[in-house]
Amino acid sequence: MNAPRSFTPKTFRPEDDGPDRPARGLDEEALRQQSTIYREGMLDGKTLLVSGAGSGMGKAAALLAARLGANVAICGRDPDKLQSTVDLVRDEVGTDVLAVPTNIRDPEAIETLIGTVHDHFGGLDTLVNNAGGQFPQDAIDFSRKGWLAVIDTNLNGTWWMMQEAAKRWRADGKPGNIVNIVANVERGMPQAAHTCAARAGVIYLSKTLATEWAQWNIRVNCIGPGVIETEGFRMYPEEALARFHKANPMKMRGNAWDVAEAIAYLASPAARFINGDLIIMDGGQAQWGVIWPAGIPDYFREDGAA
Ligand SMILES: CCCCCCCCCCC/C=C/C(=O)SCCNC(=O)CCNC(=O)[C@H](O)C(C)(C)COP(=O)(O)OP(=O)(O)OC[C@H]1O[C@@H](n2cnc3c(N)ncnc32)[C@H](O)[C@@H]1OP(=O)(O)O
Ligand SMILES: NC(=O)C1=CN([C@@H]2O[C@H](COP(=O)(O)OP(=O)(O)OC[C@H]3O[C@@H](n4cnc5c(N)ncnc54)[C@H](OP(=O)(O)O)[C@@H]3O)[C@@H](O)[C@H]2O)C=CC1
Repeated sequence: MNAPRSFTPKTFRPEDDGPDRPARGLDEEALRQQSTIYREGMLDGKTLLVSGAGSGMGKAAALLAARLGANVAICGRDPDKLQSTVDLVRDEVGTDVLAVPTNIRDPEAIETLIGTVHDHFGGLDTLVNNAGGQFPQDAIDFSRKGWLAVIDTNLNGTWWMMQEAAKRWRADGKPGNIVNIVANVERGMPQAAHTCAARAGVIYLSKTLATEWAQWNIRVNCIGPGVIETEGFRMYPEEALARFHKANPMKMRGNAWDVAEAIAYLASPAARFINGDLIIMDGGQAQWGVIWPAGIPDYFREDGAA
């Protein structure tokens, strides 16, 4: 039997690459410049709740929904990040976003959140479960706390949000719409096993609920982004970021606006017959490449290192 090969990558903390890393993702100026194919007023009278909307895709989705006429509520843990979205929308669109700082791992806080949105806007039309994240690491080195943090955020947190929203829709006899932001996990993703487990859970939870909850006119769909350049890239080493786009045959990164437009579509009447589906938005990554977000282990290097 071959001797075990040495694996170089271990653990990466965002501070390991120093304090002067370039900013990633669309900044506020870039967000303001984005155009949309959708017509003005497309989401008039609709209310959206977007989690994780203090940065990245959630912030872009909140801005686009507000531009299209929706009432927008947002949540996330960091009140300052949420405030930046509130300020951006007020400045750009002229409307007030309802920000409710909430940790989605806390089901009681979610009960309060959903109640607050209903009280404030008189209902909720679309719940966008975007809050989430993970860190890159070889699975064999996951600490128990790290594993639990990723599962609790991405699987449990998303579930508490779905269940609470659906309870209100059922009680009120109102239709509902859920959009879960997951990831493209169908081939697995080395060094992201925790999030693959959680996201696969959300995808199949969503497919199941799409059937169970159809009797109450609640639709449930997922969007699986590939490499989307956002503030969240700070979780990955510069060495890996330089390779990320090579994991799809288009050799490019998507941006937060790409995902925001897919969310707006699923929130619109045009998507009324889409239920239980997963929209993959990854430039073809699923058919092509592997990322190794914590660095390529020697065993898999093509330069003959092992
Ligand atoms: C989605 C699939 C892609 C997976 C990656 C593959 C790369 C694909 C290409 C790019 C795709 C990018 C996908 C993205 O999702 S971009 C980023 C989205 N945003 C984020 O991920 C940021 C949010 N992440 C987090 O907040 C944390 O990672 C976490 C989810 C764990 C939140 O936990 P918590 O708030 O509790 O945070 P803590 O810092 O207290 O950590 C808790 C314990 O978790 C362990 N941990 C945390 N960070 C690391 C690390 N860098 N390496 C190893 N272990 C880590 C650790 O045990 C923490 O506890 P201690 O600090 O007490 O030890
Ligand atoms: N960027 C990419 O390439 C990909 C991203 N994704 C997923 O898409 C979603 C958006 O990511 P992206 O915009 O890139 O990254 P960001 O890190 O910018 O956004 C994630 C947001 O989630 C919020 N969040 C994290 N944990 C919690 C929690 N426990 N409770 C409430 N809010 C929380 C964060 O806010 P705060 O810290 O204030 O709570 C943050 O604003 C995430 O689920 C991400 O994992 C999936 C595939 C690819």
